[in-house]
Amino acid sequence: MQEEVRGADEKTLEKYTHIISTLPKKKSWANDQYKYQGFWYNGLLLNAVMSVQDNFKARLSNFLVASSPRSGTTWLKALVFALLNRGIITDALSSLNASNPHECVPFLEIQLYTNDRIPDLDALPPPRLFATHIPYSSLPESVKSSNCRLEPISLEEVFELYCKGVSTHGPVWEHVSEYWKVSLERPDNVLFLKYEEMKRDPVLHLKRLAGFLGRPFSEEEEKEGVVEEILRICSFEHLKNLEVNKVGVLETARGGIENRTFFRSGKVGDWGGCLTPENVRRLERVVEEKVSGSDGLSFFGGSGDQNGLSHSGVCSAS
Ligand SMILES: Nc1ncnc2c1ncn2[C@@H]1O[C@H](COP(=O)(O)OS(=O)(=O)O)[C@@H](OP(=O)(O)O)[C@H]1O
Repeated sequence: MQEEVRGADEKTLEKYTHIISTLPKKKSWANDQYKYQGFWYNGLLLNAVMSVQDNFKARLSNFLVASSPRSGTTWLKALVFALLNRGIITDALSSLNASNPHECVPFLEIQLYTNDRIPDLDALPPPRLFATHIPYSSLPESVKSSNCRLEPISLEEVFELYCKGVSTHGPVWEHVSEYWKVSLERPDNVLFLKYEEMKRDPVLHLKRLAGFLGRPFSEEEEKEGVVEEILRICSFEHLKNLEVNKVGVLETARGGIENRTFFRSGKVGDWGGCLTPENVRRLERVVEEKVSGSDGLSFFGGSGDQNGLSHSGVCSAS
């Protein structure tokens, strides 16, 4: 993707530095985290978030994959990319075979508006497809109104911070609840997907997603097996075993992230095995308590999945 880029001016950068200096701050991971509009970010990321808020203008031809970190973003990016480019399925296939899904669908705040760069995204041909981990309430107004690399830190410390909501773009329960609520209020604009449900019935949810994107499958496509082919090329096994995802590196403002880190086990509930049973119960309690006010949203149980922390990804069309 090639876009014109300009740099942020000194005055704006001073404004961001000043805002950050006034925010609540907590030590976390390698760097300080700042609480901005109710969510936690490191300073570098926060500059980019403010720049997205100031500069990104949603257009009718935009699709935005919005998700909490580690919720299934990579899979959803691959699926949306393949769906929107399936008229030229061989091109989509070769792009996904040659590039990590994060290169096919870049993050606004992690890849595009970083290092004080302001890209001219209007210059890109439609459909313009981007991604973000920014919570709903902090998205630029035009989106809402239009139709690590880390220093070593112990798992116990990370877990404590996570339970207190201090994780990048956290608290995770606020992040998910906001998108859940807006998906109920504006179902034509925001589609809410749960990782566990997509794993259980990928065909059903891929068809829902295709319909939402305005590109439902035709009878002919279904007969030709296009649904299964898209699921195959976007599957965990296929993407994980590609050369680009074994050895490639994704360049971001925080430095390079090895592509292989986006593909861990891809199994529902596997996260539970990384924690003590006591901590699994504690996290379940914390999250359930926090989302209990959100109309029918549930993270655990009800799905038949053991320890199913319901990852969720949202695709928002503006
Ligand atoms: N294609 C595909 N299909 C199914 N699952 C997949 C796929 N790609 C990645 N994964 C799993 O998604 C988890 C990572 O979440 P994210 O992609 O949101 O991570 S990130 O925020 O972009 O870093 C992480 O889950 P865990 O395995 O439970 O850690 C990945 O393994």
